Amino acid sequence: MFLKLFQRGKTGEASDLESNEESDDERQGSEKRLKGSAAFSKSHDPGGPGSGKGTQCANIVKHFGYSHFSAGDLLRAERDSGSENGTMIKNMIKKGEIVPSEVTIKLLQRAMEEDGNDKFLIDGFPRNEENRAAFESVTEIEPEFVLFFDCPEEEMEKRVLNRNQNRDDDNIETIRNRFKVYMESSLPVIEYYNSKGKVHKIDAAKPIDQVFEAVKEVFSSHEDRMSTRNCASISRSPICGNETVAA
Ligand SMILES: Nc1ncnc2c1ncn2[C@@H]1O[C@H](COP(=O)(O)OP(=O)(O)OP(=O)(O)O)[C@@H](O)[C@H]1O
Ligand SMILES: Nc1ccn([C@@H]2O[C@H](COP(=O)(O)O)[C@@H](O)[C@H]2O)c(=O)n1
Repeated sequence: MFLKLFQRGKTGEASDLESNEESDDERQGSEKRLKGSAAFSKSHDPGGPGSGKGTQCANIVKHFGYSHFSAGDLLRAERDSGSENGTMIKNMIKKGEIVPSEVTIKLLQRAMEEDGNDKFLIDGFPRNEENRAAFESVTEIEPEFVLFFDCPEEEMEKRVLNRNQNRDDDNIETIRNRFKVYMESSLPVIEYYNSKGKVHKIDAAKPIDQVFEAVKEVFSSHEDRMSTRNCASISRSPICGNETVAA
């Protein structure tokens, strides 16, 4: 089966992000190879700044009982905690640059360990190839699926500039750099997961409730697949995050 994805550019034109999507059988096989286990539930949530990732994660938490770990929120909390990395994180966020992976991964690992919930999703991670490779190597976790929030830049810019959360990076200069970093560093990670048949494109330009309808379909179909595989329990689910479960 072929999946064709589009990333809308500034003017709204679509460019190809085309790949083979694995069949269910192939996918199940690769999941089994991944951890030698029968079932996984984990999702990634990449999308451009302001595409509505955080908003939809809150809905997923309420509706599906997942825990939500936002890499950006964890970094902001670490910045404000007076830690030795605080100044570096503050400078990177202010410029819209990506914090070194070891810092972000430690924060994610700690949050995942402290959380008792077996199902979780990670928001805004991985932002680049280094994030992805380091996370997978340290945790031995790969996402079962990836939600790609597709939204034109003009719309994301408007949303961010109207967000009103007093964020250092919600200004026109930083947001333009974040778009550049996103195109250069984050899109290749989506292409990587797309080549593994893990990406679900969501039209994030629609109103919030319509976006959530599309998100719900993806999560529902994954939960159905899990239950038809007769899982005893559902594994951890970060963007990634997973522990193996008994079938
Ligand atoms: N579908 C939507 N339509 C209109 N506004 C939206 C939609 N989704 C989110 N918003 C609004 O846009 C702003 C940005 O949303 P949100 O913080 O969820 O984005 P994000 O992708 O998590 O951003 P970032 O990566 O910068 O943290 C918020 O003010 C939110 O209320
Ligand atoms: N994996 C990540 C995620 C975020 N950052 C930094 O935080 C900023 C805000 O992130 P949001 O997810 O809340 O939009 C982002 O621009 C980066 O500076 C990061 O370094 N690595």
